[in-house]
Amino acid sequence: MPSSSAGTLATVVVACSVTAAVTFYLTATAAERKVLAEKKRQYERDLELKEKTIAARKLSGEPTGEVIDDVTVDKVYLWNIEDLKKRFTPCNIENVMRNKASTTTNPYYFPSMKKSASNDSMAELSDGKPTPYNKLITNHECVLGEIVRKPNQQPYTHGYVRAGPRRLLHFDPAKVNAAIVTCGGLCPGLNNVIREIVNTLSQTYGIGGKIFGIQGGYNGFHDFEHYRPVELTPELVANIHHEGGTVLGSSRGGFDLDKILHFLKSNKVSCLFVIGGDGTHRGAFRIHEGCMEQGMNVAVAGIPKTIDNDVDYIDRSFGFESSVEAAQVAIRSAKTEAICNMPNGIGVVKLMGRSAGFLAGHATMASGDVDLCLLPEVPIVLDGEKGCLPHLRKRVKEQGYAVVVVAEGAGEDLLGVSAETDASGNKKLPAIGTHMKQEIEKYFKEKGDIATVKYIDPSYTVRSVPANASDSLYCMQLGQNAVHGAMAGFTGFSLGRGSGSSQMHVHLAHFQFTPRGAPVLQSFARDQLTVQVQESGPHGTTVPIKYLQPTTSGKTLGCYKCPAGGHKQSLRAITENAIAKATLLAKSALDPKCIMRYYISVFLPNVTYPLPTCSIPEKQLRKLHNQTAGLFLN
Ligand SMILES: Nc1ncnc2c1ncn2[C@@H]1O[C@H](COP(=O)(O)OP(=O)(O)O)[C@@H](O)[C@H]1O
Ligand SMILES: O=P(O)(O)OC[C@H]1O[C@](O)(COP(=O)(O)O)[C@@H](O)[C@@H]1O
Repeated sequence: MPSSSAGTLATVVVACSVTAAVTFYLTATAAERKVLAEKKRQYERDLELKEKTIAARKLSGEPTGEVIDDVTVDKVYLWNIEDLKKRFTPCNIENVMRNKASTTTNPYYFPSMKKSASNDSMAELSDGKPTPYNKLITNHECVLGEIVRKPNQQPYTHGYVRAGPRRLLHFDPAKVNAAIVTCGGLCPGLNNVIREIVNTLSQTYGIGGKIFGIQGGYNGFHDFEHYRPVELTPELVANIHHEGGTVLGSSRGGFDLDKILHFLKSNKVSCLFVIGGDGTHRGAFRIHEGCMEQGMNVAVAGIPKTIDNDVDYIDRSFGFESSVEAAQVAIRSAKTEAICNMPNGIGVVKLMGRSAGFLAGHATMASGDVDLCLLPEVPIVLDGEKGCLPHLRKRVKEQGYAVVVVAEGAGEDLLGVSAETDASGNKKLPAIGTHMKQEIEKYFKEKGDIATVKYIDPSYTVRSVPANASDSLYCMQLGQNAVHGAMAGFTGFSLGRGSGSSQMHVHLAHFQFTPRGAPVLQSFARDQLTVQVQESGPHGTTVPIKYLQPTTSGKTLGCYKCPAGGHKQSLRAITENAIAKATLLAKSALDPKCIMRYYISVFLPNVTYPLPTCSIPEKQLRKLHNQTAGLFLN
């Protein structure tokens, strides 16, 4: 800034301050000035004390910051991962990076150019010097599960085994054969994970055996007529990370445990890397169990893949962010179409998300352009006071157009659950996108208006894109850590990024019933909610009110005190009250463990708060929370 303008600015600032002080002096009462002066003195005393404390702590090596007495963590319960070392003899070779160089990575080389290097110089190149890791992880290092701590919360938390290289190896790298398979739907980053596993096995660990690329998902282990296993090398995978999809191909169905175990045995595979979603992980868990039953010394590692981001324990699955990004193009197009097509333009975008609305919800919030977002977790209310159609009409009246995002799994409550399934047993979804288009047009017509609705289904385009930079980095870490875990002898584990940016190992078994998005929410929202109020019990005793759904078994809605004489009427009132509370909980679909879902589920059903600008007063939020979670957590 030139000095003259700086001078002018300083003059203006001083002038304003003086004016403010004079105005305050003239308008404030003497009592107010006294209070303010005391506050200022107190603030200065506190500041001085704080500075002295910090200085003293620094001197004694104590951490700075305020000690909160009512937030404590005394115990950490570690989810153990099965360790092959306990069942089979480990090689216990010291783990160092072997740095085996790849011989060519330039995609523009002709094979003849490659050959021009002499054999000697190639050997020299690929003979890197082993170097130690700058950080090795011990098995008792962990990543804390519940990192958000509330005052007076139970003083324990779960911990997950921290991922990363271990000091001693279970498998002798010289003897390792490995296999990689990708199953289920596509997801950005699959190729990055494959590439990283291959590079880590070949270059960092310098394994002596082969890496089998199983083509076409689980089918590729046995259906050799259609899918032949390929041998993966760093040269082959050098440039695959720039492409979407999976070079190995994928499929649904085709899981045959005996044949898979036979393949692993006959090819002496000791590390199997399975990349896929919850279905794939269920399969991987069975392979792990099968190996243990048959005494096979095989490490089975899962890498969770899902653009739906519906894997429990893991903050974010790889590829999710890239898909959210890809969805922005469709939302922007929908907005342009809506603005330009008159009268009353409405752009409807359908996004993937079988039973979890994370993709639709995140894409909506990231875009800031969406007026209504419909998710699988929340039943759709079309008309009435809180209906989405009147809300949409209101938004169109206010701004001339509106944008709608609908997750493909939303609206089963409207259209019914399909009995059809795909080859993996996943149920097919009703056509909610086109249904919403028709409903919007019909509603506007009934109200004497015309709606110009443009329907956009970006469909597979959001999941077939290459991984963005952030996902690529994540895939790299996942691939490396899967190999570190397997080479150290862990088995039946999967990986993810938990609290913050730490990578963790999670036992495969946990994946069996805990996809994060739908199941819990869905069963709450869609099953007929029933609660059990026991009649028995002496007057005044506290009796829990239990949920009867299998998915919620063990959880109680709340408690009640047994009325005197077991009056039928009081019991009926308690039951009705309990059902009302349970339904409220079901509608709000509140899960205090997942803030995003909390946010989406609580806010979205109340469509008078369009998402991008939605705000709910703190007081109202607390009330909702108390009405629902408080009871649920009893
Ligand atoms: N319970 C299970 N046991 C064994 N394999 C399974 C199981 N559930 C699904 N699979 C297999 O896992 C693979 C991928 O499952 P799918 O549900 O299609 O995708 P995703 O893993 O992405 O959820 C399919 O080959 C399917 O047959
Ligand atoms: O048409 P496809 O290939 O069977 O896949 C559709 C499904 O795949 C997904 O992208 C991911 O599903 P999976 O996790 O089961 O692979 C879903 O969002 C979508 O419903």
